[in-house]
Amino acid sequence: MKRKTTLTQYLVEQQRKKQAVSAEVRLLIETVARACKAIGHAVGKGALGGVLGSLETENVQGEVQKKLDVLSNEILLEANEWGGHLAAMASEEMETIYHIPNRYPKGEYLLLFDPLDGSSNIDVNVSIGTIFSVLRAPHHSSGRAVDEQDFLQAGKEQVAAGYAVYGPQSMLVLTVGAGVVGFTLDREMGSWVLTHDNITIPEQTSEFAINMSNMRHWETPVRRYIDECLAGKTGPLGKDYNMRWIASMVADVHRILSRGGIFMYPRDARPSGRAGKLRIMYEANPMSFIVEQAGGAATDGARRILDIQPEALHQRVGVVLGSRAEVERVQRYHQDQA
Ligand SMILES: O=P(O)(O)OC[C@H]1O[C@](O)(COP(=O)(O)O)[C@@H](O)[C@@H]1O
Ligand SMILES: [Mg+2]
Ligand SMILES: [Mg+2]
Repeated sequence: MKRKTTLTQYLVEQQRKKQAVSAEVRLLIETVARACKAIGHAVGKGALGGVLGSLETENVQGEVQKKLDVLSNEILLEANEWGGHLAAMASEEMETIYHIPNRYPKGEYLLLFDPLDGSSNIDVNVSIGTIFSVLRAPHHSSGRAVDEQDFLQAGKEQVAAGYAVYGPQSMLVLTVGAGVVGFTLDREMGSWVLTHDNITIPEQTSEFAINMSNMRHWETPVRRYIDECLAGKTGPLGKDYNMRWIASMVADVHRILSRGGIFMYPRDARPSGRAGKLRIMYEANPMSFIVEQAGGAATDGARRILDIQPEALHQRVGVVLGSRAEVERVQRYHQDQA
């Protein structure tokens, strides 16, 4: 019988044989993965665990917080603060950065996360997830602690990124900059087992994902592309397209990593949509890193997402990612328009 490779074994191999991760990053990813296991466990309890429903609070972006948003955030903070690998953390659910308390040793990395992605799907038992990103903490010779500015690094500086999706199976998808791999949670053993050892996104697709209810607000290049998809075989793209929209970015991106496709949450003409909906530091950057490592592409229309210099921790951005040929087409339509 073939022996199973666990997340730990995979990371040890990346560290020892390929020098793709440092010991600190390996331990950091293992800690995040343990936290994702705990979040997945809470998700799985649903109404039985009293974790469904909303709180009275709003996060920094003015969104009503679900109980699971807050619980997941706490699980990630608690799991990672004492490990000694981090200088600080930042989360979609917290206004500013989280310094590692003085009672714990500090490390050289920054961890950023969307603790619970797909909040609108929590209470209806549809796949949701956790997204994370790892950056290096700049070294300050003065010895001063890191600040918010230190987090504002372009996505191409990421050391690792990943997501967990809590669906019919819990899966962890990871890149340390050497391709993309996927682990499935063995619920009996409690370990993440390597099940997808080289995830690649087909270059072409005939499946798109976009929230069509926003159509009247879209900019011309997006409208042109979707019109052409809808025109099908007899239209300019010469094939029939299918549409999917789960409304959990993790689940939509996971489908694209599994069988190709294009995912779009573009900026649009609404005052609230001008900068896009998704957040660059917690959603767009880690997902773009994963998608590029799997052979796909990611753009905001004008620029490669990983090249964008962020200016604020909670900055939003338009997102078009997935199968390379389709993403490049959408990018071309934006250039034609410029
Ligand atoms: O409800 P909409 O407008 O279709 O938005 C769906 C998008 O919003 C998100 O849920 C935003 O993430 P959060 O749930 O972490 O706020 C994405 O996962 C998803 O792609
Ligand atoms: Mg999210
Ligand atoms: Mg979230």
